[in-house]
Amino acid sequence: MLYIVGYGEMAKAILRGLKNGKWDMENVGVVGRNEEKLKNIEKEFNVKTFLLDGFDITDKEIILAVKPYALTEISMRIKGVANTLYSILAGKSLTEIEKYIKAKFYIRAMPNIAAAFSASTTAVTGDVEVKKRAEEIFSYIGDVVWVENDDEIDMATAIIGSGPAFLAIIAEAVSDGGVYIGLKREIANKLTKGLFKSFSKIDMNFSEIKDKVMSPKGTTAEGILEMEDNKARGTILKVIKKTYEKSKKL
Ligand SMILES: NC(=O)C1=CN([C@@H]2O[C@H](COP(=O)(O)OP(=O)(O)OC[C@H]3O[C@@H](n4cnc5c(N)ncnc54)[C@H](O)[C@@H]3O)[C@@H](O)[C@H]2O)C=CC1
Ligand SMILES: O=C(O)[C@@H]1CCC=N1
Repeated sequence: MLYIVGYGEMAKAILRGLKNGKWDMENVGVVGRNEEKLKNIEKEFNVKTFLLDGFDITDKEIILAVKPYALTEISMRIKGVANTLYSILAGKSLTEIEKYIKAKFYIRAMPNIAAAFSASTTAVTGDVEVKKRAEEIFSYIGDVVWVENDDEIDMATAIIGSGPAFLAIIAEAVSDGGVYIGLKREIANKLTKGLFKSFSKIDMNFSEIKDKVMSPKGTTAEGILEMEDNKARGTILKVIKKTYEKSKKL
């Protein structure tokens, strides 16, 4: 059995990913505070559910998917020593997690919301004894990248965890731009979605892509001048820096 503590956005995205990947959902348990919410999860995903109060984690594999600030409360409501604790909490280091929840092995992972479509890229670190098992579990929700340490998970959070929200804002702005110059919204949205799909398939370095698209005296060069004039590159760089710094304050 694999247990997930929490039934929020990320927990549900992981459940969807596991289901897509044909994980045996009867061997998944969801643990939470609210009986009604647990009943809904049970119906939606065909999993077993358990109330958090007094839940015994002994020898179990647990994915912790609650709010980072809930760590203290969780530690007071559960009992026992888990086999492996997989934490997806932003900003909570392995050392900190170890203080609150007892387990033989610890893994810290940073997936993203694309887990729901088995398309997350998940950064993972922790005890090498369970590296293979961690890679196996998180491969159900997409690709897995093993990183060196906790700090790299915080850095990955800025790109992988939060990244979909940043790209959503950029995508929305691109589509708005299309509407501004005269496209129907439906077409602008379709083209923008298509752009992201096309981009994900181009197997080249980022600078190579830019060089191949930017023709002398062309349309792209005009757009790039506007981006550079408005410090788009520096702004995005600072977005990543600020997001990383915030994870250190959670
Ligand atoms: N939303 C995202 O895209 C990503 C989120 N994460 C991490 O996943 C975790 C969950 O985030 P979301 O699903 O977005 O949040 P959410 O707000 O959708 O869900 C939070 C869950 O935590 C539970 N919870 C909150 N306080 C609690 C407490 N005191 N005791 C017990 N349970 C409590 C809630 O009942 C809920 O099930 C966070 O630690 C976040 O940093 C990581 C990667 C991506
Ligand atoms: O915004 C947050 O704090 C979480 C962590 C990464 C994505 N969502």
